Amino acid sequence: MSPSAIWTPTNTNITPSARIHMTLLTASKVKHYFGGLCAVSEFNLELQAGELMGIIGPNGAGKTTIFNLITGVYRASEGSIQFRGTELVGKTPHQITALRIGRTFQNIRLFRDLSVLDNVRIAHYAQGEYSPLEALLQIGRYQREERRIIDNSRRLLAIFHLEAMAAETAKNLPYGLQRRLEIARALAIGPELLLLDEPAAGMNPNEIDLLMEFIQWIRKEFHLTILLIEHQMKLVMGICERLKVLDFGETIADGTPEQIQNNPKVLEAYLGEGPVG
Ligand SMILES: Nc1ncnc2c1ncn2[C@@H]1O[C@H](COP(=O)(O)OP(=O)(O)OP(=O)(O)O)[C@@H](O)[C@H]1O
Repeated sequence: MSPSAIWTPTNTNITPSARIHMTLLTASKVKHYFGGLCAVSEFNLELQAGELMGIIGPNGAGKTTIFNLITGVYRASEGSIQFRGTELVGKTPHQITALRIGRTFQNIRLFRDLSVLDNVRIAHYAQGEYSPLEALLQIGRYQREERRIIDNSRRLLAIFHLEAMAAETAKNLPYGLQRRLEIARALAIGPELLLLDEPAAGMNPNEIDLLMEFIQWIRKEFHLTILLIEHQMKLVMGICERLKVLDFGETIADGTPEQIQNNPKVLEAYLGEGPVG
């Protein structure tokens, strides 16, 4: 399958989302320790609805830890993280998913032995709106909800060009398609905020170009606010409106891609890892 078939969405009839100036996610003075190690120090963030922001920094800078703090995998040692004014610190990952915060992982996490369709279907259950009794008896809201979930799963697979592989076992998909399936799973919950952890990992330059288009497309089509972590500077500088740069848990810079590229602190942090941009 050609790279364009991998990432080009089927429906290109895009209605641009209205830009509402509303703060969706805030982080205030967030700190996180692993034992004696301060992995994140005084992290602050204000993400506006509709924004596409990147978090960059050398290996071990604290980027994935921030995603894990937002999504409740870890509980912040100090500080506050709010989504639409709701405090996230102390909530479980399940509760945070139900608030419509979706994510992908640096190392792809799929139900490897389940089918492609079931992987997307299962991702919907964070929103389950029927009682255990209804599920047991398979009546009422359960049946309606199951129908909706299957229809929505098939719609997502069609958008992502995965419908022909719906019955295939997830682990048998090529790497690029597994990454695509992971994003489809994250979108199954109908997220307002999507966190993408190194979406371009393992991709060649051609695939990265298509991924950049794809991220911009899903942002508009699904009215998303996106926060992404990425080492691929082409992608980061090409599509992010604003960047935060971390080094050893500290935020060392915050600004537009142009400002970041010319920031001496950033260049210093990346010395030995090649130039930024
Ligand atoms: N569960 C953990 N237990 C102990 N230390 C951890 C844990 N997770 C992360 N760390 C440490 O916290 C620091 C930040 O790690 P983190 O994974 O957030 O960095 P990163 O910026 O995402 O790195 P990379 O770009 O390599 O993925 C590192 O020093 C890492 O070794």
